[in-house]
Amino acid sequence: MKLLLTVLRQSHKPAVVFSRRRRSNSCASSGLLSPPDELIVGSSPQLVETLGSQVEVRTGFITEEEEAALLRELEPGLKKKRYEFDHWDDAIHGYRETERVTWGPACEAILSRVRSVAFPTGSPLLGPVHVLDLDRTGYIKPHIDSVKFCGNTIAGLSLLSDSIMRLAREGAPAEWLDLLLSRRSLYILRDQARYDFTHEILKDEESVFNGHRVPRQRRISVICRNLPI
Ligand SMILES: O=C(O)CCC(=O)C(=O)O
Ligand SMILES: [Fe+2]
Ligand SMILES: [Mn+2]
Repeated sequence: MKLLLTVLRQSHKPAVVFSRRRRSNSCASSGLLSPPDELIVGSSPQLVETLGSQVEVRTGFITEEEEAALLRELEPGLKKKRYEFDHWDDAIHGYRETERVTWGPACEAILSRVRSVAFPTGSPLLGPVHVLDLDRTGYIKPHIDSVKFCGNTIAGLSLLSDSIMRLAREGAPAEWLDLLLSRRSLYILRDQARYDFTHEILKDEESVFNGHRVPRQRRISVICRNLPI
């Protein structure tokens, strides 16, 4: 399982030091974007506009009770594992992870809601749901999920913490988008946003969204993917 999860990611070294990036011309004024403007900012209004249709952030997608139900089901298994910090070449630092195929009824209902909003009906899905537990000091480096194992859509629930997901165009990281992933939100990356842009989860020290500090706590993500066609 570990091996499979490792090949799901193709790690890329960050091409720039993000804190040195100019971040002044952020935010789009268009009311046509699918995510509310304040959840997504980018290096240019054009990029926010063009990529906006392929990136969704739905705040409050699950309730506190649903978050608690997911945690009750996931915590016992996660607690048996140790966070991994020491592999310098991993895409993820300070994490433990698992996969789950069968869920109790409450969680299954949540996941079927995720699937129904994220994937077209009939799209073949990756059976196991991926669960990633990031320590408070953990973070995910820029990478693109394996095109061999995953299809055009990635949908993830964020539990326990707010965080910032940064997308950067592969080979041209001056073109970037930041997504504010609030606790209990759902994000969806599709098509270009999934294939042509790296994604990452910022570490606590760098977790600033549009000038606002977003403290990073321990964060668990529950990620559904479809299969390549
Ligand atoms: O934690 C997340 O929401 C994203 C995880 C991720 O990028 C991955 O496992 O490939
Ligand atoms: Fe990923
Ligand atoms: Mn490793």
